[in-house]
Amino acid sequence: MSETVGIAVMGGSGRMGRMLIETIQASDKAHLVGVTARTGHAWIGQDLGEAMGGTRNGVPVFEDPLEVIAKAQAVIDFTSPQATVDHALLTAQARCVHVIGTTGLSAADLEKIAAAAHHATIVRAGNMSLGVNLLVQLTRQVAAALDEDFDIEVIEAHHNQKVDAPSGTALMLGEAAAEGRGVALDDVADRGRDGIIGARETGRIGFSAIRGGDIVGEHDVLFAGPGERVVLRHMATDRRIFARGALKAALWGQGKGPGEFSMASVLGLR
Ligand SMILES: NC(=O)C1=CN([C@@H]2O[C@H](COP(=O)(O)OP(=O)(O)OC[C@H]3O[C@@H](n4cnc5c(N)ncnc54)[C@H](OP(=O)(O)O)[C@@H]3O)[C@@H](O)[C@H]2O)C=CC1
Ligand SMILES: O=C(O)C1=N[C@H](C(=O)O)C[C@H](O)C1
Repeated sequence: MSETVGIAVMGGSGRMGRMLIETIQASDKAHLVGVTARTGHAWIGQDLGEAMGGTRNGVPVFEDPLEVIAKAQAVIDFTSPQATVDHALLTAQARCVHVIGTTGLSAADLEKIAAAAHHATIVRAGNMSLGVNLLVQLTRQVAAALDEDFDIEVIEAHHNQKVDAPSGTALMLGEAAAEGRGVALDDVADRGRDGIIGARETGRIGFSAIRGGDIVGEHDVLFAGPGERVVLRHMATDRRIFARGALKAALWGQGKGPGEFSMASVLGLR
């Protein structure tokens, strides 16, 4: 046990929190030092095993993130933008690895995370799966190969509890397409269409978001050209793919210096 990496999961009761707990507990390379829950949550102060309806496992549930970060070699964080920024200040103080899966981060949030990365090893990605990170590379390549005769649209679908749009993955794909085209995404993104908006402008990158049921996460990058279409697609059917990627990132980050890294680095795709 002592040779495995001690990991804290922030927001342990969430959809991803639960997946991460399961994935870490099944790993022979990591162990769980504790999880956090939001102030007032029923799990706080309980043994995690019992809180989850099973037998005692000796893993504590903390209200104060600092308490668990102080015990951890890596922190895995799929929570909310505000919580993630707060956690980044603490992981910077603790100089530990901080794996960030949270999406919906604003430009100001990203600046604060970049500042924290002067002290902590941060791995951040809007999608931690191998498949999506491969799709990002393919999107960049296809966008570079096709000219503006091909309209680029990113279409994503998620469950009805998702709070942010476009998804973090859609934005990663949009960034990759813009990079392939040699433009800045902020200059060409169309993030919502409604009403009499006129014909599509050449060179734009459009985003559409579907929300419904229990869809785990589906992403298409459509290149619609004259007489033909190319579609790059990823379909997630199990949240474990994100948890496995996050654990991989937490292990990869051990012994690395401070800095902000992507999953492409973790997966050796760059
Ligand atoms: N990068 C990737 O590969 C993936 C990213 N995501 C992203 O991860 C995030 C979480 O998704 P998901 O698990 O579905 O969402 P959930 O809402 O199910 O989980 C979020 C958890 O974080 C908790 N939380 C929020 N704020 C705090 C806080 N201040 N302190 C402690 N806990 C807190 C919530 O508690 P409470 O319920 O009490 O509010 C909840 O338990 C989203 O941004 C999502 O887009 C999701 C999947 C994959
Ligand atoms: O909220 C989710 O569920 C997911 N969020 C990430 C995103 O915003 O892209 C990744 C995945 O698609 C699931």
